[in-house]
Amino acid sequence: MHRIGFIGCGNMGRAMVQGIVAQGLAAPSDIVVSARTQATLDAVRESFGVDTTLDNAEACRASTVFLAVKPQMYESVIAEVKPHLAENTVLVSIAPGKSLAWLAEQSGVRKIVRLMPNTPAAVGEGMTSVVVGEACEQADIDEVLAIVNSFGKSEIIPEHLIDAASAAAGCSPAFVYMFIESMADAAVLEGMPRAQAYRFASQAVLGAAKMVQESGMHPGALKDAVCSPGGTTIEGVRALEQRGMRSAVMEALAATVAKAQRL
Ligand SMILES: NC(=O)C1=CN([C@@H]2O[C@H](COP(=O)(O)OP(=O)(O)OC[C@H]3O[C@@H](n4cnc5c(N)ncnc54)[C@H](O)[C@@H]3O)[C@@H](O)[C@H]2O)C=CC1
Ligand SMILES: O=C(O)[C@@H]1CCC=N1
Repeated sequence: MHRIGFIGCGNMGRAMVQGIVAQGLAAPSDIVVSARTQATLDAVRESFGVDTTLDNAEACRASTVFLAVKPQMYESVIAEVKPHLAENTVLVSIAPGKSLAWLAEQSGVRKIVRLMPNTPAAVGEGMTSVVVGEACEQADIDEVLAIVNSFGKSEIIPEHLIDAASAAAGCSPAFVYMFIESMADAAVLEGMPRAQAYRFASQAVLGAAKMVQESGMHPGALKDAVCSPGGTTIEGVRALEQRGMRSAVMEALAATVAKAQRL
């Protein structure tokens, strides 16, 4: 594995660095992270032992450079590092709304990859969509896939699907955390200690996700199998449908897509 650079190391950059280091894909000394504040860098160095710098140009001395700043910062950060990006660098964007064409025009870099990772990368259970720019060679693609597969699963997709992928996997962990939090609140309401309620709710979500992935059954059929006739679960299904659960979830994901298109 060649040297990997990260410009910015907030929630998502940190999750990826944590995943890469935990899986042993790259030695910490082969990862260089830049950020705006020394406090961020101190925390990253302390946690993962990687190289850190306040100079974004330093993070460009790598074969693969991740831009892990907010989309609103992309234009100014790319302009700043443009003179320091080598001819053969693979520039990796993780921002919604910034197209391959826009990134190429701003950076002058030929080899560009768009990713949409998610924060479960921190525990090796990420889901990353990968959009490969035309100029990338197979070795570049292999290197990026090795990185993202070190912290979870990935799929190469066409660029027009990236907002859908971002909604379904990039943003959705936030909604799942809200679901877990609200289920735990309900258990607390019934008297269960809070820490225990999080254990029950989160393991149920983990198990249900595995059932979808491993049983080969339709999610609706899996739901039906939980609803005993005249039982308790179907009462809960009715309550969720009365409150428009599926519509609420679809609207939430559609809102993320609409925002990505405005960025
Ligand atoms: N948080 C998430 O779950 C996901 C985030 N993303 C993308 O990741 C990118 C970063 O998002 P977050 O980590 O959530 O944001 P964040 O605000 O937690 O992190 C941003 C980082 O950029 C650094 N930064 C700001 N200005 C800088 C500059 N001029 N030079 C160098 N570093 C600078 C900050 O110090 C911070 O470490 C965004 O483009 C976001 O769309 C993508 C998928 C999931
Ligand atoms: O909220 C955001 O814009 C980023 C992109 C996907 C998840 N977090």
